[in-house]
This record gives sequence, C-alpha cells and structure tokens, in this order.
Amino acid sequence: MKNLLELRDEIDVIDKQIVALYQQRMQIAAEVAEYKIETGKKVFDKDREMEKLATLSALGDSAFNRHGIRELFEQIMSISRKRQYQLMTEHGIYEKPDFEELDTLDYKNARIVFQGTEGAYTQLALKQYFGEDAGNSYHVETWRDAMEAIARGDADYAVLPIENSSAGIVSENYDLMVEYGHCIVGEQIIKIEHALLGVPGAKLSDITDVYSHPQALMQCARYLEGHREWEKHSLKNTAMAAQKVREDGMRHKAAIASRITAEIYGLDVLEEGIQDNKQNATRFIIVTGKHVFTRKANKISICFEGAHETGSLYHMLSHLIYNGINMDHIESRPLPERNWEYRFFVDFEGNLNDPAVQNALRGLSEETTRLQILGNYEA
Ligand SMILES: O=C(O)C(=O)C[C@]1(C(=O)O)C=C[C@@H](O)C=C1
Repeated sequence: MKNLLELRDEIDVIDKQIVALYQQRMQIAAEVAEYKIETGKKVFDKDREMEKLATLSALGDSAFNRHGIRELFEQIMSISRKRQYQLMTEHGIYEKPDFEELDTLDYKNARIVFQGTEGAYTQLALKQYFGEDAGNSYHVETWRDAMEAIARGDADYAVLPIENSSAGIVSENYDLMVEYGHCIVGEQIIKIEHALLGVPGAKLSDITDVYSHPQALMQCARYLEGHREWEKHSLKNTAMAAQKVREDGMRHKAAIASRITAEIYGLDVLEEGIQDNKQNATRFIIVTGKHVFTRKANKISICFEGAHETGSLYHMLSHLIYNGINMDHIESRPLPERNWEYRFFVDFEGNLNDPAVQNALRGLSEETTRLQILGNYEA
C-alpha cells in the first residue's frame, strides 16, 4: 500500500492540472463574454448548461461520480457566468436599476403618513427619524391606506413597521412592498417597552379584559401567561387600544401600549416593561414613491423569485457570496396563488454604485424569474 505522503503527492499533481485547465477554461469564458458583449446575447444559457451537465455526468463510471461531476460542473459554469458578468460591468455594460442618485434626501415640508393614532409606536419612530421635519404628519387606519397615500401622491413618505426583535417580521408590510413597488429610503429602530394601562384608579386585580395589537400581545406572551383568566382582544394598534380603554372608562379593561400613550389618553400605568424580551425593539421602514438613493446609503433590500427546483436559492445567494457581499437578513413569503412556492427577501450591505453590488444584481436579475430592488438606504 502507498503511504499517505505518496498519495498526497499524486493528488497535488492532479490538482495542478485541474487549476491549469480551470484557468484555460476561464480564459475561454472571457472570450465568450466578449462575443456576448458584441452580440448582446445573454450570459446565462440554461439549455446549454443542461445539455453539458447531462453529457458530462454521463461520462462518470459510477452513480457517485456521475453525481459529483454534475455538481462540479454546475459550480464551474456558475463561476464562468460570474466572471462574464464582471467583465460586462467592467466594460460599462450595466443596465442600471431605475434608481435616481440624490445628494441628500430633502424632508423639508414633506407630508408624512403613518398607520394608527396619536401615540402609536410608529409615530414615535416617525418623530425620531424626521426630527424637526416631522410636523407635517397625519395618520390613516391601515398599512395599505398608508401605501395608497404614497401611490396617490397624498403623502411623500410613509412609516411602516417591518420587523420586531421578538415577534419577527410584519409579513403584511413585506407583501405590500412587493405589491406597491414603493422605495425604502430609511429605517428607524425603536425600543419597544410595553406597559399595562388602566383607567385612573384601576388596580391590577380589577382587570379582566386586555386590548392591544396582536403583535404586542405576542410580545407579552409570558406576562399574559401569568394572567390566563384575562380575555385578550386584538385591535389595529396599541394606541387605539389605549384610546378604547379610556373611552369605555371601565376599571376592568386594560390596554397594552407604550407609557407615552398613558400620558396622551390619561390612563394609569398599572405595570411597566411587561414584554418578554427586555431588549424588545421594532424596525420601521421609511417609504417613498420615487426610486431614489444617496451615496451614503449602505443597505440594500431586494426581493426575488426563482425556479422552484433543487439548489435554486443556493445559486441565487451565491451571487452575493461570490461578490463578497455581507447579507444581513433573509425571509421568505408565500407566492400568491402558488401553494408552497416562495419569494425571498434579502437585506445586504452596499450601495448601488458599488461594482460588487452591480455584479451581484446583474447575476441575480439574469438568473431569477423576478428581481425587485426595494431600496438602498442608510442603516
Ligand atoms: O456557452 C456559453 O454561452 C457560455 O457562456 C459558457 C458557459 C460555460 O461556462 O460553459 C457559461 C454560461 C452559460 O450559461 C453556458 C455555458
């Protein structure tokens, strides 16, 4: 039997040959890219790749090797495509996403819409994000209403919750972003501290009914577990719950909302910090109707759909990984009317002007069935 050193020497010889052949092949791929640049042909040719995978894997002498050859060449051709996208970007052949670059975003006199009523967490986020420019804001009943206000041009910006650190994503707003095609221009994270609020003079022992937004009820699940006898009621938002408790004026009714709403609606704080996660925070997005970004933007949100087949997501994400892009977040949402098929939402670091981002987006747009850039903004 040969010893390990001898075997490794043999592997080293073969690997060098593979490297030389790989480089030769990539050189030809570069020539293919030139041809495609000249002729305007697309880089990704699925039929050609399928044909190659079938013929090459058939050369394998065992089922194991046939499978391995297929995987190996899938990777080789995927790298070949990435090289071709890179060359095209270098040649300035890049279909810029339909986004206008601005020096800064001007919020002066902007009309800002949020969902809920006075004192909603969204309003807190709005005030923190827009600061002094927040004066010109108004509220609507639903998140869809806020999106509509942007679509109609009644408002310039909308503020919407997108994710909570304990309850997860606000799925409806992900879906609305796809449906309306608006643009994210900013985000604001707000620490969420829930309190139990009752009418003046009410005691904890009086409470039998609790009102809040379903997300807030979920975020206080452990606390509510300690009061199983309480009837829980879902309302559109936490501030509305506070308003209702005030208007009903009954000692047995309580709301879960922020401390600030207690001041606004004249309620007593019966208990504070009742959320399960003491670090509980919600991320809000700032949305507008025009597709704009600034040079300072450092986070990109996209949504894409791909073929419903093995390895599809892996290949789509490989465009980010191969271009050295740092991914922050991935989510999936069901595709409407297509049971058990999904679209993906990915947040990653970068600016639309970065060559690495342009390469990744080019790859994704060629190799997905649908790509939507939801925004490029400062995180
Ligand atoms: O043959 C082509 O059109 C190529 O671009 C080359 C190649 C390959 O590397 O083999 C790469 C991408 C295409 O999807 C198909 C094949």
